[in-house]
Amino acid sequence: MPVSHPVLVVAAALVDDLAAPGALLAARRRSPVSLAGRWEFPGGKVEPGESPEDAVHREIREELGVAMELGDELAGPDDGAWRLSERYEMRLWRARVTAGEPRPLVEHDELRWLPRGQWLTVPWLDADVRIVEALAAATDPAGAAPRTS
Ligand SMILES: Nc1nc2c([nH]c(=O)n2[C@H]2C[C@H](O)[C@@H](COP(=O)(O)OP(=O)(O)OP(=O)(O)O)O2)c(=O)[nH]1
Repeated sequence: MPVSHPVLVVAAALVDDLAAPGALLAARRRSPVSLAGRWEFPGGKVEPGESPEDAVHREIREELGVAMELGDELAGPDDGAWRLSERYEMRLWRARVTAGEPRPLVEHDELRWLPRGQWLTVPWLDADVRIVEALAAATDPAGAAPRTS
């Protein structure tokens, strides 16, 4: 059997300020049961015929009800992407809300703006931990500071 290419997931690292990120938006999944209660970057799968950039705008509009502008991509080690599992890989862009207030409309039951220095204080999906660490390190080493308690 040929090895199938992983499914591409696109997501946004929404920050309050693209030039000097302080707060990062984390979203808590409500489903499936295996992932419920864990935190992630809002986003989802690219649909056939859709560009990754169009897909991330669509997913954020559907999931959070806001418009956004994309900043730089946080390139991962797997041909520029982040391998999440055997099945999925993800591309992630820094982004900023340009219209609306994010609300957990579909996939999530809670949203939280994590202040800089506290980006790792929620239980992210396993595959996301190294990505949050890389985002924090690329943004400002203070963002990766561990819990002090
Ligand atoms: N959106 C998103 N998915 C992630 C992240 N980290 C991670 O492992 N995943 C996994 C969880 C899912 O198994 C997989 C696909 O994401 P998804 O379920 O959000 O995609 P989707 O909204 O298009 O899903 P669906 O409703 O079509 O089923 O990627 C992340 O930070 N954001």
